[in-house]
Amino acid sequence: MASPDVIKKIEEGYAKLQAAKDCNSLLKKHLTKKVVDELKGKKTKLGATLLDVIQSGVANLDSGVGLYAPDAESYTLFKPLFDPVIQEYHNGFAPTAKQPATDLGEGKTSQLPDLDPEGKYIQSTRVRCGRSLQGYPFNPCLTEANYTEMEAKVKGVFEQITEGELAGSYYPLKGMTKEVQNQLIADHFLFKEGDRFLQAANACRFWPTGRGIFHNKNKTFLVWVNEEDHLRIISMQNGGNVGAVLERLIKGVKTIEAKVPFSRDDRLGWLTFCPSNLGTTVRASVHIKLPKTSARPDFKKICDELKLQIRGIHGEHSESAGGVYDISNKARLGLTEFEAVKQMYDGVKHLIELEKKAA
Ligand SMILES: Nc1ncnc2c1ncn2[C@@H]1O[C@H](COP(=O)(O)OP(=O)(O)OP(=O)(O)O)[C@@H](O)[C@H]1O
Repeated sequence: MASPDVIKKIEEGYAKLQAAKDCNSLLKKHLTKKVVDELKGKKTKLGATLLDVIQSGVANLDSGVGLYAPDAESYTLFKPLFDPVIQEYHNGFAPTAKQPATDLGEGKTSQLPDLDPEGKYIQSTRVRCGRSLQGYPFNPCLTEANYTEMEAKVKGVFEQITEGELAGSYYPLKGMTKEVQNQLIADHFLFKEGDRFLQAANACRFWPTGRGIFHNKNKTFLVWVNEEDHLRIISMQNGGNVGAVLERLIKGVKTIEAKVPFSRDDRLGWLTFCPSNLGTTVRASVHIKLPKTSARPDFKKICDELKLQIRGIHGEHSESAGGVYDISNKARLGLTEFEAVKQMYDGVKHLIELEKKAA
């Protein structure tokens, strides 16, 4: 059972969300009194409570989603809260729905030719996916020793990637100079530090222990270690050649997967810390300039209808700069990896057509 102190904090969190008129998070919408009463006393085997699930969204009233799973069991134990959030975020993925089998798009990348061969709109393309190492919970339940052990484990895997385009080096955050770290962040290669949403979710403990980045020489294949998820596997390059970016990601995922087992749930697919990333865990994005289309008052609506998400130039919770937007697939659950990338591909293709027509 959760302690009386934790239960009190959950009730206070609920009251705070209800009183916050400007809060539009999925957490606020789906954390009803009934759900609170049903779940406030529960605890997972690793000791996670509803407070661990909701605390980031309670601290950050401007959250879009607002909840995280401290461990895999939370998705089941706190189902009455997670299920409606998952359903609303992932295009209606029902509590009875099941994630399809993995299809990264092997042999199909030629269906994704360069979206912008003349280089007029797209600055760069990136496809990332998340993975959790089997046998470890997510950030709030990890010990300092877990972080060190996990880092050593994946470092060992990186050291075996010695040939071809993927070969590179691992750079732990511990010992990295601020100058190098800030440059990697500014160039869109490395995760930010001090993310208030993750901090409030208790995801940044023992920082920078166990955190780091692997990348190849050209910084086109990268792996983030122990930021939001255990691993974030990333492929990126300048221009709009989505097929080439996906091809490299497939190669990378398969190489790593062959050496280390990941947690997958029969219903929810690949497991991640944030419910918005479940399933494929794929976010395929372009950095794109669409001056005419993005100035339209209905730009967000157009993107919503195309199942696209708009972010700023420095990622989630950042603003656009110089008219450049980060446009990606929104849903990651209830479709295959290839379909998630294709959703971004088709949507961005349509946006470019609109831009051309407006010229
Ligand atoms: N198409 C792209 N080209 C270049 N950089 C990109 C592209 N898409 C995203 N990035 C960069 O990747 C970094 C991480 O972005 P962001 O945190 O929004 O996304 P994410 O890695 O998908 O994770 P999350 O959704 O958990 O935040 C940022 O620096 C962002 O600018």
